[in-house]
Amino acid sequence: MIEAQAVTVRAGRRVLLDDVSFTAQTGAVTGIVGPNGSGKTTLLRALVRAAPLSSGRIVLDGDDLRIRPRRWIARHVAEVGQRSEPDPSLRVVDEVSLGGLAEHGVLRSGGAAFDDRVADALDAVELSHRAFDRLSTLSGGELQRVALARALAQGASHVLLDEPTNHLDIRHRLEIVALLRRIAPTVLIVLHDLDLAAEVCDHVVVLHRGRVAGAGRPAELFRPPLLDAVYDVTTHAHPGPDGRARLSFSLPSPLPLSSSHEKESA
Ligand SMILES: Nc1ncnc2c1ncn2[C@@H]1O[C@H](COP(=O)(O)OP(=O)(O)OP(=O)(O)O)[C@@H](O)[C@H]1O
Repeated sequence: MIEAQAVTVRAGRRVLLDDVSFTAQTGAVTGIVGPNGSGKTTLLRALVRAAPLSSGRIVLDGDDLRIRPRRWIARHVAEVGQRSEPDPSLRVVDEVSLGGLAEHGVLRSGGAAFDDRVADALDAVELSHRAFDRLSTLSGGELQRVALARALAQGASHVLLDEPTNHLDIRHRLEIVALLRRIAPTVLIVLHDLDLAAEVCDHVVVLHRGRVAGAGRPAELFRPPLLDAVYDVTTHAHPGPDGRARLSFSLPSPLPLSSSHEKESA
């Protein structure tokens, strides 16, 4: 379980996160959504102590992060993020094996049990056949799956994912979505696609300008008044074939450019 309690993060005089509180429960997938620049990545960075808190605290399964060494955090929290830039000269299997670094250190191997974990992780993301290829030869989507395999190999109790389906085709996206529930007991995922968030998340936190604009079950939260205000759009909800509403969006009013263009052509 991850608890953010009144978390505030500043960069100079700028407030990036303002009094943010939420709980990501064990056994659940919790989504973080919000417009560009609303603080989602900053929040993930705060959760691994990469962004220092000005005030508030973050608690992981009852442990206050401030009093835990970074190595402890690395063992308990895996990141799959936009920020990770692996060495392109590494082989796929080596990058995935780095998932064991915090557990058994640089100089020791994790033994046969860990090798099996690496092999299982590669299998889960369908990259066993590329195990000995250099990362430089992989596509964006394949690299994303390598990052996920590394998190799986790490076996951390908490996994933080920043837009993990960005470069994935439809099939691999579905596979990653199916994997989410068994990747770790506590999963926190940043997503831009609200339909996907509604599909995969049990609970969602909506950030807006560094503050929590709403939190709850996606079906209750993803409704016009909140989404219109947060994204500055007009939200339309359509009943989906499975009973779950699908969302579409339009601009709240015609753009000034289009109205002047219409006048000119009239
Ligand atoms: N070190 C920093 N110094 C100053 N401003 C920063 C710093 N880091 C982030 N910001 C600003 O804080 C805001 C939140 O950034 P963040 O990357 O957390 O947003 P986000 O919600 O992840 O955005 P996106 O959806 O575009 O990825 C942005 O306006 C960003 O420019």
